[in-house]
Amino acid sequence: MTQYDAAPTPSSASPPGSPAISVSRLTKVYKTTTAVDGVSFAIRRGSITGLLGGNGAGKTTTIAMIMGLVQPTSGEVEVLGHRMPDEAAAVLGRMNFESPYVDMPMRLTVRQNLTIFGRLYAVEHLKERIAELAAQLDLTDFIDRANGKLSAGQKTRVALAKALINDPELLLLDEPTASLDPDTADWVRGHLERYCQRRGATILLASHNMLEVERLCDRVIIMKRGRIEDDDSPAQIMARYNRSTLEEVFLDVARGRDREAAQ
Ligand SMILES: Nc1ncnc2c1ncn2[C@@H]1O[C@H](COP(=O)(O)OP(=O)(O)OP(=O)(O)O)[C@@H](O)[C@H]1O
Repeated sequence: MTQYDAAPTPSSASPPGSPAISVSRLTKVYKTTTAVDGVSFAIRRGSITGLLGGNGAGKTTTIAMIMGLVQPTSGEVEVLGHRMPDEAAAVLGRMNFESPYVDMPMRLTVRQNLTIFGRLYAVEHLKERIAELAAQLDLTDFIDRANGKLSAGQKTRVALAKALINDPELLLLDEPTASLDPDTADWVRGHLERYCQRRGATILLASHNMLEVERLCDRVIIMKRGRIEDDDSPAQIMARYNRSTLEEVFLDVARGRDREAAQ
């Protein structure tokens, strides 16, 4: 059995039944900008949740605080039952992150990059794990090419391999299929879905792709100006707005903002 196929290991270090992520009255103020404004939610383990909102709504800042990379101005974050950032050491090895906008070292090859990240996470049988991910994510043709010489879509697949290298229980994704062609994007979504089912993993996903969110997510949190505008299943949200697609809901929320701004 491969590491990828392994059954989820019980999280003995986490209180039983604790959510994968819990944020309470989370706030981040940058000088004059309130990026996140008193946000509270809890994410059930094994679920896929979409974080939606227009540009500047506060999605990336929220994810950065959940990862312990940005210190909240106030409020609390718990990840896998541990307070962030104080107890980050207990959970960082069990989570991972992907954003196509965060580059890996350009001069190193894909294999060298994955080896470095694998070592950081103390992944066992690392060579085999990299070979396995290369086969699953179709990286073999360019695994020994420098990261800087890859296409945007190839880089995104490498970033996904990096995010899965430690077989994470919790995956935070910031627009995971940006710059992928529709066929590859669809394939990546399928891969994430299968990964979650097999691993019992939890995903929190910031996305501007409403079809992606409809397909993957059992819950959607819509942010606007740093606050939660709505939080429910895609079906319930579409019913509430009397819309048949999340795209239409998204536009309603954005236009509501325009109407308010005009008042
Ligand atoms: N380091 C920073 N310093 C100052 N302001 C910041 C910083 N990071 C984010 N902001 C501001 O905080 C607000 C929220 O930004 P954030 O990146 O969290 O939004 P987002 O929802 O991820 O947007 P997008 O969809 O455009 O990626 C924006 O007004 C942004 O300009």
